[in-house]
Amino acid sequence: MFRYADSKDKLLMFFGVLGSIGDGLQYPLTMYVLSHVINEYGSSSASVSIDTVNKLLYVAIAVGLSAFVGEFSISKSNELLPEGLCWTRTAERQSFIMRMEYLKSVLRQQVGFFDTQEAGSSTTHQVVSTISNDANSIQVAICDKIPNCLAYMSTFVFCLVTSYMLSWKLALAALPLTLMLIIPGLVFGKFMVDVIMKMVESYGVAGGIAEQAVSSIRTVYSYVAENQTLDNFSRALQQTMEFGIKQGFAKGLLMGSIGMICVGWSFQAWLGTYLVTEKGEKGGSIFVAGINIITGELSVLGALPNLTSITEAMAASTRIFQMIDRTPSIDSEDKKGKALSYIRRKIQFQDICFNYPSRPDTPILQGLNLTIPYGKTVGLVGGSGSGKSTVISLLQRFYDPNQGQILLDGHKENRLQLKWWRSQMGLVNQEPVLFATSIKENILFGKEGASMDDVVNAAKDANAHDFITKLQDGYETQVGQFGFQLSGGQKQRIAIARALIRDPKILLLDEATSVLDVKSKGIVQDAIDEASKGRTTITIAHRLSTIRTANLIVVLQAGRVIESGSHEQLMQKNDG
Ligand SMILES: Nc1ncnc2c1ncn2[C@@H]1O[C@H](COP(=O)(O)OP(=O)(O)OP(=O)(O)O)[C@@H](O)[C@H]1O
Repeated sequence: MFRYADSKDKLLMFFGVLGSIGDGLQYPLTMYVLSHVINEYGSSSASVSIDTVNKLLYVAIAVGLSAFVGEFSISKSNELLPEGLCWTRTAERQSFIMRMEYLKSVLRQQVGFFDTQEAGSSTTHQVVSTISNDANSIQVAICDKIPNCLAYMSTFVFCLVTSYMLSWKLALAALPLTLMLIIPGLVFGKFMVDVIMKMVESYGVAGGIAEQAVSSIRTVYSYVAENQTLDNFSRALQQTMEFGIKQGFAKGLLMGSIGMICVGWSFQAWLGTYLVTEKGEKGGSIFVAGINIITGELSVLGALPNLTSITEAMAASTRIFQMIDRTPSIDSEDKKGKALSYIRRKIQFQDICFNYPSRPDTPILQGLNLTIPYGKTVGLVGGSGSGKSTVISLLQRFYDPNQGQILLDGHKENRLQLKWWRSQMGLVNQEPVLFATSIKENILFGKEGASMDDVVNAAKDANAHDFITKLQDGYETQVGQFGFQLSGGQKQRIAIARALIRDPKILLLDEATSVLDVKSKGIVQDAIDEASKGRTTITIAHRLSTIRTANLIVVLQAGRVIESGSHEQLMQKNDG
């Protein structure tokens, strides 16, 4: 859990630990002083002298000061560091780095990782829940639960020590009863922790269902699937309820076991009376030793809920570190590969065989051979499921082929620096996804740090500038979640502008106009034709007519090239 604690955090935690121990020490120490006060006042011999009162006063002041020192420590830079501030500060620092490292690791995973999530779980929900809930439980554990737990444990230890100092006979005799209280507490507490962990997991499934429904709310409404969604949600919650009942049962046993305190108290009262009357022990010492034994026992029980939260936080940190330590087989952060200074020759797919990691038994590409000449437009056509989009996914290195190789200017794709390679490409999908921000930010997503002039030029090249300037807020117009506030054609043109702003050497168009009406299709197609000039372009279409102007058309069937040539050549062949 403390993997990201640097030397400053270690120093903060050191002072925090001192403060927490000091916190826990206050009560037993005060009671210890009180035992002397009671002994003095209860003494039958004489009246209490002013010297005795002064002595007790000094001890009380010393206890107060030690508590102060425990809670406030002086750091190297002479700042006064209250215990709470130490823990809060280090908790913020450590959880901040953890959140950052977690998201960084999620963003560097290969696409296949997101395909192979367990059934019923949503990756989006898992990531959001880990960043908010898991990281938060770690932060709360460090800033609150660990100091509390330390303070309780310190109270427990010092209560036992002082009670032994005051009357070792009473403390020793009470030991079996103390164990009878603590052991069931720990057992039921552990059971509760396990149940809580399972509850958290099953809440995750329910959360995933809610997240998917809300993010696809239009589909839910149009299929009148509200009840179906609620049923699924309720089924997922059902399991949580069962865990809740088990948790209640464990809690009941835990609370019930606290009844042992009454037994202990009665026993101590009987034994204490005997020790005072028969063995000459002092009343104040016996009274305070008894109270400290009970307080020590209660402190262990008080520490339990904190221990539960700490265990939860440890489980959360295991989940977070599992992701952080996950090295993807296709690593976008890997800087080892080559970044070529220019691309001027062909892209080759040589004997590619591929299946998706989530479906290892279903071959998708089966010995695909394809050559894409530099600066030309190549159209991929074929029936649904023939593997056209898969070719683009492999080119972007979302996946690696199982056999064969992809070459760029003779260099193997998997030897190229991944970020450089992907930055050479601009992709426009059938249904482009825009982010819930302004049009300007969406276009800028294509090239970090580009100027407003670049944004406007890209929008002009994509035939989008005119419609954007007619909107009330122009480039600052918010597009809504996934771009819902724009029409299909408008979204598509912004997606083209986003691809063009990075001036890609390779343009990838995956049925970019297939969902548009005739008028929008014309406008978007003009933008695409203009954008394709001088670039290697791979365009996917269902029908030959859509890619009439392509220099080369390749027909795919069941993951293989079955025909290729110009539009005329293919038309002639088909006629023949
Ligand atoms: N992420 C994935 N995980 C598992 N299988 C997938 C995945 N993506 C696609 N497939 C499967 O791979 C096959 C080829 O899909 P692909 O999207 O490449 O076809 P396509 O020719 O582009 O089809 P369409 O024209 O319908 O878009 C299909 O059978 C599809 O079910």
